[in-house]
Amino acid sequence: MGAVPRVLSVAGTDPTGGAGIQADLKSIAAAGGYGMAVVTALVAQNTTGVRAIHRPDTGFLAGQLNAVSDDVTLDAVKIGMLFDAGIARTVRDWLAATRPPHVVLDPVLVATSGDRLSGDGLESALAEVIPLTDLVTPNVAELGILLGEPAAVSWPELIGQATRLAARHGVRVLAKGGHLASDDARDALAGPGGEVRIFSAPRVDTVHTHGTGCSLSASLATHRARTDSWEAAIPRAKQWLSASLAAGADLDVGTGRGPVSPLAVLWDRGGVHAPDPATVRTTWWNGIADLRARIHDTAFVTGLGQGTLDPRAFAWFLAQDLVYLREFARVLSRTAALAPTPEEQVFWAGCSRDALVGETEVHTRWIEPRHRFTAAPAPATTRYTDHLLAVTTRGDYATAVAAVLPCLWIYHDVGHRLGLSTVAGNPFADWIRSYQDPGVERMTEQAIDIATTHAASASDARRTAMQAVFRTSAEHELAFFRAPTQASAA
Ligand SMILES: Nc1ncnc2c1ncn2[C@@H]1O[C@H](COP(=O)(O)OP(=O)(O)OP(=O)(O)O)[C@@H](O)[C@H]1O
Ligand SMILES: Cc1ncc(COP(=O)(O)O)c(N)n1
Repeated sequence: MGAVPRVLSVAGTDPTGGAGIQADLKSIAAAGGYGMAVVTALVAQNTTGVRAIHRPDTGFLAGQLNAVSDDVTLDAVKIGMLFDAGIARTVRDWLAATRPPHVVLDPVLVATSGDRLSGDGLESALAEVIPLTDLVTPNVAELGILLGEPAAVSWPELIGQATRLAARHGVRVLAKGGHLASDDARDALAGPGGEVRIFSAPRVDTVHTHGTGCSLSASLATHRARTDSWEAAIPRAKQWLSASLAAGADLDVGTGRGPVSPLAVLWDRGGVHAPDPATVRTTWWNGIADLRARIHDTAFVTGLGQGTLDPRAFAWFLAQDLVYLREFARVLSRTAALAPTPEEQVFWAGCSRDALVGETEVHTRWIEPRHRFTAAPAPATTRYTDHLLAVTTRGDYATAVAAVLPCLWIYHDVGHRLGLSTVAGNPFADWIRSYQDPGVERMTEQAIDIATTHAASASDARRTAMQAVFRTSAEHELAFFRAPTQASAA
């Protein structure tokens, strides 16, 4: 076999793309295989049910099968809907003549919608196909029908039936437990010698399961060609299926039981759904709406706006702010050192300078020089600066940028909101005005632009990490705004 397994699906169609060969081709691709498809029957169906089935003659089916196997070396085969005895026997004869490796049979009898997908004599003809396959994947109902027994209603019954079918035909049987009550998505693999192994994956709470069985069997065939055992292939296929079921919620296909999303895992990895910077901006800002509301409601911020803040709390805040700004300037210098471009390096270095020079100048109007930078850092100050130093020490520019952003953005926002509501004669008016400085606004906008541009082009995992760090910094902002009034009340 080459690097990419060549996997053939022999199955019926689903024009809405959720089941049958359409699902199989996507599932084979998602598992890293090259998919091919031979159509057994054309099904007029959608997510709500089956309307009609057109059965091409079996001579043409044999023609399709031979066209593939005469030309292409097959690494695995998945067999789905065989519809009736004539089709099943044509496939049986082709299997007997070509003996492809790793054949998975999904004995499709009924669709998720409850509609029958089998015609005359299929059940008995399937018994002739099964011995030519390696793995059969019946659901609870199909397993019962294949054995001529009532469907299992418990795990011990299902395992017993899987073991009996495996022994009867000398194949492996993966009895799918999707329709049995359990907290996980559990299937039982029974070998012809009576050995049983249980495989579990996360169960997804969803109604959108159209094509689950088809997708699993196609994925299994592909993974089997890429690994050395069914035991290795099954967990891979099941993990992927759980993720694809979960991602099915993002699809809006049909009004019935919608399809799983076989390629969602690849879209995530390839950044297909990466947001643009504007979307990141809105998402991050909305993601701290609760914290921003609490900041605006702190006794410190409302007291500043109304001019009623205890001057001792304000003095305490200024002293802590200076201590904070000195550390913040160090953090910004480290961020500058990590910047990938000279422009961004200069920007953060400028921010660092501003934090110490510009801001300190504002503070000097309120604090005598000998009291500047002398306060012992309060716990909220230390916790905030420790967090920022820790993030920048990791050496990752994108998370460093996300961590420093709330300080600029929230302060600017607080100043802006206070400016709108400040009462005449407010003793803190000068201070509030300093936050509405156009230079501060420009700097904030540029920092937002840098952070959201990096986030937009980052992987999902990295973007999530950036947002988490951004929120943690915003939590420290809240604690910092709460501290002055807590300290002066104590
Ligand atoms: N809600 C779920 N979350 C995760 N995995 C599931 C869920 N439901 C079923 N599965 C898994 O999907 C595969 C198909 O199982 P199921 O028993 O539903 O087969 P099926 O009846 O052939 O499929 P379908 O429901 O599409 O007709 C099994 O591996 C099963 O464990
Ligand atoms: C052509 C075809 N094959 C199989 C199924 C079963 O689908 P499901 O996986 O939802 O049971 C289907 N609906 N259509």
